[in-house]
Amino acid sequence: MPVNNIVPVLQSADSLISRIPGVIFQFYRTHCGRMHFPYLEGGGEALVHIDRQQLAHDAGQLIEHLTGCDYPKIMSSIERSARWMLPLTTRFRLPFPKGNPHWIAVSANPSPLPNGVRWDGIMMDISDQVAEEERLRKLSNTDPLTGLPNRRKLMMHLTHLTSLSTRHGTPLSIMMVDIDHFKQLNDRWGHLQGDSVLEQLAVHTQKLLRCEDMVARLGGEEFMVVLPLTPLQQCHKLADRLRHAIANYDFGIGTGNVTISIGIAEFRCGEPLVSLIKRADQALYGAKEIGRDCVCHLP
Ligand SMILES: Nc1nc2c(ncn2[C@@H]2O[C@H](COP(=O)(O)OP(=O)(O)OP(=O)(O)O)[C@@H](O)[C@H]2O)c(=O)[nH]1
Repeated sequence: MPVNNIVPVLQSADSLISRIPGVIFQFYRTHCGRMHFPYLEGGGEALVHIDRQQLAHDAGQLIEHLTGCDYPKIMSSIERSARWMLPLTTRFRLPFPKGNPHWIAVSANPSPLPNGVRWDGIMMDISDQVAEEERLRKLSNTDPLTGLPNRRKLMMHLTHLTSLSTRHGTPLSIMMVDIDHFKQLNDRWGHLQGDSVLEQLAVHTQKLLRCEDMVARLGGEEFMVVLPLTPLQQCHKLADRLRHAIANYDFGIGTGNVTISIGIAEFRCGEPLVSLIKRADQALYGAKEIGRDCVCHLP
């Protein structure tokens, strides 16, 4: 109903619904598992391509063809909502004829019916929001200068790996890597050249490793390398190779002007993460003490 004479107001709910950037729906699932959308109306780009007539008759096929793990995820959300009469809140990727799938958010309230459950709800295309979340997640996990994982990401990764190692008894080693006399390097060649050394060191170190290994920047001129399924002896060999490679690499200031010291440690089944890091840190301190450009581990 018009509220004033200046703003044109849509005359009916139907014309309003066709213009909203999403769909409102009723979804019905019988006790024997048949699923369909008796009502599905609205707009929005991603949902333009769905076959509404087909969904009115049978929604099972569309749900079964969802990408990756979305099918089991959405089915368990439906199951949980039906069993406990809780709101259905989930998101899934809807295949799109051109380009990447679109992310769709679903929010619906269940009502019990004699032969099944009916949900009344909305679906919205949230692809832009998901892309923004992904961008922010990357940003919060990445060191901006080198593009390497930062300390935050490293700690999450290490927590996961140490729990796997404890559970399966598999080896895991780490290297604490520190550039020698980096302050002098900055003073002599300038801060920008110092930055460039950090960037090149990141690239070079990654090239020497397997894809399941991780190099992270802890801050300043300090890095950590994480080597899953690697015992200390193998880690030592790799650390030596890395140390040699860096000492013989020309970072744009002549070879031999950048060297690194490395402290290594192997995870002891069940020990706290901090104690593993502390041992590698103490070993690095030892490497600095005995003259730098070397690899050390605690006895
Ligand atoms: N160019 C550049 N320098 C940095 C960055 N972060 C930290 N630094 C510098 O790295 C230097 C680290 O100096 P120190 O901690 O004294 O260590 P060092 O000179 O490498 O000496 P040792 O570790 O004992 O061999 C400091 O001068 C910091 O200003 C960065 O992102 N870029």
